[in-house]
Amino acid sequence: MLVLDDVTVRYGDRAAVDGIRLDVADHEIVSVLGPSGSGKSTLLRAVAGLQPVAAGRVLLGGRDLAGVPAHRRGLGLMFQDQQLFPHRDVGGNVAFGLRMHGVSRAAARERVASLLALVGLPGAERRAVAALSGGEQQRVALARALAPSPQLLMLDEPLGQLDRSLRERLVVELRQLFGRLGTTVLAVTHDQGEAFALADRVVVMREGRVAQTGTPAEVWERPADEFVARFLGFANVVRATVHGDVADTPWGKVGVSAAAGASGERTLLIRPAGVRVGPPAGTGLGCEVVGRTFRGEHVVLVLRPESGPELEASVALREAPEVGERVGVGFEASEVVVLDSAPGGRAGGATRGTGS
Ligand SMILES: Nc1ncnc2c1ncn2[C@@H]1O[C@H](COP(=O)(O)OP(=O)(O)OP(=O)(O)O)[C@@H](O)[C@H]1O
Repeated sequence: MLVLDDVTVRYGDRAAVDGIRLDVADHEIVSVLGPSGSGKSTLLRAVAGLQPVAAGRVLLGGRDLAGVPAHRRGLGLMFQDQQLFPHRDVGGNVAFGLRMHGVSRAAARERVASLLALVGLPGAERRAVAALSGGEQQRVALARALAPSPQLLMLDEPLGQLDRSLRERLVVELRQLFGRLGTTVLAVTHDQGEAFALADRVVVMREGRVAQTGTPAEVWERPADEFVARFLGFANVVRATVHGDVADTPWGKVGVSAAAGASGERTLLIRPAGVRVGPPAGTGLGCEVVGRTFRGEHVVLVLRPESGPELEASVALREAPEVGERVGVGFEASEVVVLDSAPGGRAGGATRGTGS
């Protein structure tokens, strides 16, 4: 459906998007994820025709979009800077694009009614935009973007302004809605939870390039490199020397699976669930608990070892020690991931430990 072929976008002589290749299949939901300034919005704006492409091609349904103006690209846009029209009511906002496309008044009325029902606001046509909650406004904006049945729907931080609980609910609804409609979606967000919940596939960007692409499970299970692992919020990432099924780390020897080709100087990720916390005696790594954050069913501990950098551990609430306590720490090899040898290395090239 959408093909980005080596697309570069520049501001002055700086490339904000730097030779990106990306395919989005029909009916696929792709989330572009990355830190602030990594080029996500620029990428979307280039596809939309709002930012000129300096090199490469953007193809939609096989058609090269070079020279095609934004309003003729067959795209539905829901961008942060495109507010609802405050002087129009809800129905007027949703009908806007339809009237522009020459749809008759009666047909537009019918379509608006069905779209409002679809986004969970049946009968809201006459309501004033100013009298809607933030979540309701987002739904209206979505209905407006969907109204002309775009080939591709593009969302830029679609739920950015909303509070967490509403976002979590809406993202599930959106995914179901797009599935039902068979909508092809390219969405941009800096919120990994939102991207992972919405998408069939995520693309992690770093400084205008693709750091990794894969299904949410693939990227979560096997971050391509240190950058992606840290961006996903993993703290226990260190350089280590791997020999067969053991790695020498700043925290001592850690078991890994004897993954083929993994030996040598590597970057290791130890998931917080793989840091076992027990009594201070015994063979474990002696640590002091210096942080303790309540996360619902589990607690995230920050542990200061006798040597090496601080560690994060995820433990069950009822087993969580208090700040200031001393503990002994062991590692679960099944939660140890050997990343590519250097940050910025081959995307998707991590291998995962097995057994303990
Ligand atoms: N109009 C502009 N003129 C010059 N530089 C720009 C312009 N817009 C963006 N940039 C720069 O291009 C880079 C990418 O910006 P972009 O907005 O695409 O990032 P982003 O990943 O969407 O960030 P955010 O999550 O903060 O929206 C940044 O370094 C930014 O400063």
